[in-house]
Amino acid sequence: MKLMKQIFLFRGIGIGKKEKIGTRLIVSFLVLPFLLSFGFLTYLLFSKLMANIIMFLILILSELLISGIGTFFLYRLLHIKFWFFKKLENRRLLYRHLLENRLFYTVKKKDRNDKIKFPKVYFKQDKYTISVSFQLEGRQFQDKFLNIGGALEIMYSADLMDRKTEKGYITYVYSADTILSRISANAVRVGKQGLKLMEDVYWDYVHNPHLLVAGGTGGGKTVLLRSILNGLLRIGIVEILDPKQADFVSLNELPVLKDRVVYEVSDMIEKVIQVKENMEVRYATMRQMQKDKNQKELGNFQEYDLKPVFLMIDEFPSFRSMIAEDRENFIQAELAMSALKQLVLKGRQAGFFVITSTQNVKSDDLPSTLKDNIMTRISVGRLSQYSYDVIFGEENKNKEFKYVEEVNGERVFGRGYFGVSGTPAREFFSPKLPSSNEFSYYTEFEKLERLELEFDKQETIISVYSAKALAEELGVDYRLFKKYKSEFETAGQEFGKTFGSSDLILFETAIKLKTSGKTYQEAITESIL
Ligand SMILES: Nc1ncnc2c1ncn2[C@@H]1O[C@H](COP(=O)(O)OP(=O)(O)OP(=O)(O)O)[C@@H](O)[C@H]1O
Repeated sequence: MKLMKQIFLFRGIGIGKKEKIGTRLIVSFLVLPFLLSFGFLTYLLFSKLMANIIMFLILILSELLISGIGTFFLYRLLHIKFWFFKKLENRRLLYRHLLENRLFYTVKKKDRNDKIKFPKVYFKQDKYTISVSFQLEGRQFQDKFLNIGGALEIMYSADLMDRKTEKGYITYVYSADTILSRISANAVRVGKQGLKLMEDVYWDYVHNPHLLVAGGTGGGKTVLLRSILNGLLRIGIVEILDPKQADFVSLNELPVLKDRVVYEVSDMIEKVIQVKENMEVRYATMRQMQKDKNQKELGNFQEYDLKPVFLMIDEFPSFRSMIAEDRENFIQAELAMSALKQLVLKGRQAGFFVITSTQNVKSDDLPSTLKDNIMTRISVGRLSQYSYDVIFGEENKNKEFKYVEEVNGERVFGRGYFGVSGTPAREFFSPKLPSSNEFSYYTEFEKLERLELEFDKQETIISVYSAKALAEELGVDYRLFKKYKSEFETAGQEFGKTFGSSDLILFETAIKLKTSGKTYQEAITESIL
């Protein structure tokens, strides 16, 4: 089957001279009814008109003018309203681009005019995307085709979502009419592919863990975070830090979030540390389950039917500066920042995820551990170029991020970009908030059942190890333990002053892999949770 797919890979329909013929045919069809009816009218009035030549000329000119305007109107209408015509128009634009940029071969003909031959360029358009594939295979236009993505992005006023090179072709994928795949804030749910945010956009938190939401003032960040809550509260436990005491405090009244929204410095610090400790207990529980099930490798939280836990921090820079300024809690604040980093580094397998939001990003707003390990990023509203650079990274450095206020003549809110680290960012529309008499987050959340962790923190003893105790537990020499630790640190891991179950599992897996014949580096990379 796979082989058949490779053999009959459908890249789209080739671009060629037929595009020009297609446009001519459409125009001819549209103009024909005008010409026929006016021709008939002129025929009926012919004898009278011959008596007044001026009237005759005025009539002919008016008929031509009306035919021209009418055809133009119908042509535009068809292209705006009907997908088939939109597709034809997009094909024609591509054909014109190739022609005007001389991206074709000239075939010399004896005694006749030279002929034009187009390179292999395929076009495919479906509901939300346009894909254009160009043949490379070392041919004349290879270098040009490798860099044509930006020009097409402008030509189609669409967003480049993906750029794939495979089997001698480069394919650019653009989002088209992205707004059509917008969903309602009331339809945000978690399914197999993750948290659905648009018809074809999911936050797949298991594979692309942690989420950063950035939005300029009034850009729609709060609405988006609340829509995200609407999906996540149904399947997991959400803890919220609202340092500005702005948009989430009122939700603390609801059963589903009772005592789960905090804003005082000491409470926020305590909450982060508590969530990290819960992650440690979860790892210890999972390790036990693994043993009970006689499994060779530790699975992820879903395999043990455990619920995901989300720590949402609204306005991360405010949280960070508030805890840093609080002299009384200095040590605890350090512990909280370290706990947060541990959550981001090790939370995925245990089902612990961090969601942070920020306005425009300034140079030292996000510690690099967070920046590098938060895999999914979303922007809404207007952001500075610097913010786009930080949020969407190297991969998108040549992308033109636009601020769009209106789509199809209507004011839009919550428009921005969605990206997974290391891939091109794509246009995004935050789930649309229905009118206030149809929907309110508060009433929606009021109906939700409160979900709990699988253990009661009061009764669970968490294991805390010193470095020496951990080495002993692992059954390795202390010096060897330090060697592993430094290898982990080189790979970007961070450790607190003491170690927990997550660290125990991390080292245990690495040691097992190393003993099975892998190199240190392989063992370390494969064991990172
Ligand atoms: N997805 C959306 N659908 C419909 N309207 C929206 C959407 N997002 C934002 N809006 C509109 O924009 C307004 C501002 O949005 P929101 O409060 O989320 O902005 P914000 O980025 O959180 O602003 P601030 O940072 O100033 O709090 C909302 O009150 C709403 O009217």
